[in-house]
Amino acid sequence: MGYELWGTNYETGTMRPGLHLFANFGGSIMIALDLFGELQLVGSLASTKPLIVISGPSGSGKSTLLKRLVQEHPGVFGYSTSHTTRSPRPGEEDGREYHFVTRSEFQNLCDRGTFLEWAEFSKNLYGTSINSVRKIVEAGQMCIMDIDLQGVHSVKNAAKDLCPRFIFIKPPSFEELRARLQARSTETDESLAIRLKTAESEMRYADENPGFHDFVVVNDNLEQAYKNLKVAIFGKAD
Ligand SMILES: Nc1ncnc2c1ncn2[C@@H]1O[C@H](COP(=O)(O)OP(=O)(O)OP(=O)(O)O)[C@@H](O)[C@H]1O
Repeated sequence: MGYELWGTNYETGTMRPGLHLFANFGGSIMIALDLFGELQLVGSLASTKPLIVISGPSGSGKSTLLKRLVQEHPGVFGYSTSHTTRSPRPGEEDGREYHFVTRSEFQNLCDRGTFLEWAEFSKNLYGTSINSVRKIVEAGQMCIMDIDLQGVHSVKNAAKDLCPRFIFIKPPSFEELRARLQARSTETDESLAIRLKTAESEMRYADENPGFHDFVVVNDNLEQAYKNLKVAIFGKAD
């Protein structure tokens, strides 16, 4: 079903010949050509692809699974460009890796409801703007967000029109999670303890709130977990 977007009224049939753009209620934009009083659909600028929201404890395997997914599906997924208050590193460009902003600019954007979700890490603020996600979805790509539980709550409240699909990556057990994080050798004793404490409460929240996530992918065997992730995203494993 279409509704008027620019200059013409499809419902009442008062269309002028020309190129027309319609938005449907699912969020896609269709291009229709009307030269002789007949409407013909000639293309779609964007289809309704779900916003993929991945969450899970640190060390559950989100990066491992997503890296493979993106590598094996070139062009299918788009990354949103986040805002951050951290300083650009050598080689980073404003608007490419991040939108670099000051703390007060970030606060202003936050107050204006610009962000779908935001968080503070190591004294720097990071946020995903609604527009950056919308751009990807409207270009016909799937946008993937890898965020923490607090971010998932924000997206649930703010992004219903982006058809978010919430996927929780769960480790097979807490002990295995600890072992994987230790083997990754990226953490100090202190940061490991913080990650494990947060992991415990995230896993408990998922257990106590069945249905909060649309899909729970247990990352025990990596191959099986990858297949299940593809089913959660595409509806099939191949
Ligand atoms: N199924 C698996 N079996 C064994 N090891 C795994 C499996 N999946 C991931 N790993 C390993 O576990 C470690 C943690 O995985 P990864 O870095 O992908 O987690 P993450 O959820 O992205 O963590 P973070 O949130 O801290 O970035 C990595 O060293 C990875 O190689």
